[in-house]
This record gives sequence, structure tokens and C-alpha cells, in this order.
Amino acid sequence: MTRHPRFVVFEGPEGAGKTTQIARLAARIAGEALLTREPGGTRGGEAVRAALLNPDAAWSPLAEALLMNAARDAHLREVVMPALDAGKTVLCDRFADSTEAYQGGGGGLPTETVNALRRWVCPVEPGLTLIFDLPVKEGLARASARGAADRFEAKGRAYHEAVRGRFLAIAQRPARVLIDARGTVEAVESRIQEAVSAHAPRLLTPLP
Ligand SMILES: Nc1ncnc2c1ncn2[C@@H]1O[C@H](COP(=O)(O)OP(=O)(O)O)[C@@H](O)[C@H]1O
Ligand SMILES: Cc1cn([C@H]2C[C@H](O)[C@@H](COP(=O)(O)OP(=O)(O)O)O2)c(=O)[nH]c1=O
Repeated sequence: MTRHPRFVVFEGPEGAGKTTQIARLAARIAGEALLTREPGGTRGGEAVRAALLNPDAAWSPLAEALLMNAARDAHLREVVMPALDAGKTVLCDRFADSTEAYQGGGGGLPTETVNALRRWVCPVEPGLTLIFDLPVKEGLARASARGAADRFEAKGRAYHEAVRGRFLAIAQRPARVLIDARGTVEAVESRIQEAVSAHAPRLLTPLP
């Protein structure tokens, strides 16, 4: 397993502010930054994303993990690895920790299955993963203010508590930093800048 120092991932539950904050961090990155997301980031991956989020579909946790990883394989080969090879910093909204938290923690898929898929699909791992945390109720309220619930947002409170619990456990591992996602956009932004300055200072444009 190889961690790439210019591969930075934002993780955490729905409505935590990942999409808002990834754009703000991009403005502080030295050199060229590529913003991308999972599931998605390629034509095929976006088609898989639409199938996965469709509230009328009934995918099992195993089928979800297979589809997430099919999209991830395309994303890594078509987008992430070429960008890293070209010297860019890649900022990715969700990655393989989401599969462990949702399909493993929320869906009950065995950890061996989640890990085996990860090993098969990911030749590169993020150098830094920022894991956002906030109470489930707050995250779902923020997400629902955005519009109609997708298939994951519509899952029950217990599912989302299990997802949060698994993210908190993952945040203890190497190359992860837990970010308190409560408070204003500016407060969360300054926590992220602190974390990136501490763990990956070379990615940032020096302050004047
Ligand atoms: N710190 C914050 N406080 C309140 N609302 C926020 C905050 N950050 C983001 N939001 C809002 O909450 C919603 C979800 O944010 P978003 O960045 O899309 O989260 P995510 O990508 O984690 O689902 C959006 O409507 C966004 O404007
Ligand atoms: C990448 C990934 C996402 N997901 C789920 C989490 C989200 O509910 C959904 C789509 O992600 P996204 O739209 O990024 O979520 P958010 O509401 O936080 O902006 O896909 C998984 O279940 N497993 C995975 O491996």
C-alpha cells in the first residue's frame, strides 16, 4: 500500500460540510489542485452514482460495495493517478473510508470483504484524510435543507449513528485527522487549515 502525500480526502457523514470546505481548501493549495468526488468523478462513475443514490433502487450492502469500488477503479485510473503523476494535488470528496463506514459500519458488511476490495482496487491511498464529525441529527438537517433525500440520506437514524461510530474509529488510524464539523463555516475552515498546516504544510501556499 502506497500513501501519496498529494492525495487528500475529505470524509464524514452527510451534511458535514465536506463539499463547502473542499472548495475553500482548494483556494489555499500551492500549485494546481484537482477537485473530485466519489462515487463519481468519471462519466462511468457518475452513472454508477446515479444508480446508487436512486431512492427506488434496493442494493444490498455487498452490491453497494461492489458498485462503489467499480466507480473507484475507474476514478483512480482515469482521474486520480494521472493527476498525481502530473504533479497536481488531488482533493477528493469521499474515498474508501466511506465504504468501510457505510457498507461496513452502517450496512454490516464484514470487514474482511471491505478490506479485500480495498486492496484489490486501490494501488494508492491518501496521504491525509480529514474526517468530519458532527451529531447525526445536525448533519441530516443540513443535508435535508439541500433538497429531497437520496437513498443513503433516507436510511434510518440507527444506520447513520453506526456510520458515525465507524468514522470515529477510523479517525484513530494513521494518516487521518478528526475535524469537529460543528460551528460556522469559518470556524470549521480554520480547523482544516490548522490540520493541513500541521500534517501536510508543503501543500499550502505560504501566507504573506
Ligand atoms: N458550518 C456550517 N454550518 C451550517 N451549515 C453549513 C456549514 N457548512 C455547510 N453548511 C451547509 O450545509 C449543507 C451541507 O453542506 P455540504 O458542504 O454540502 O456538506 P457535505 O458535502 O458534507 O454533505 C449545505 O447547504 C451547506 O451550505
Ligand atoms: C464513496 C462512498 C459513498 N457512499 C455514500 C455516502 C453518501 O450518502 C453518498 C453520496 O455521497 P455525497 O453526495 O458525497 O454525500 P453528501 O451528502 O455527504 O454530500 O454515497 C457510500 O455509501 N460508500 C462509499 O464508498
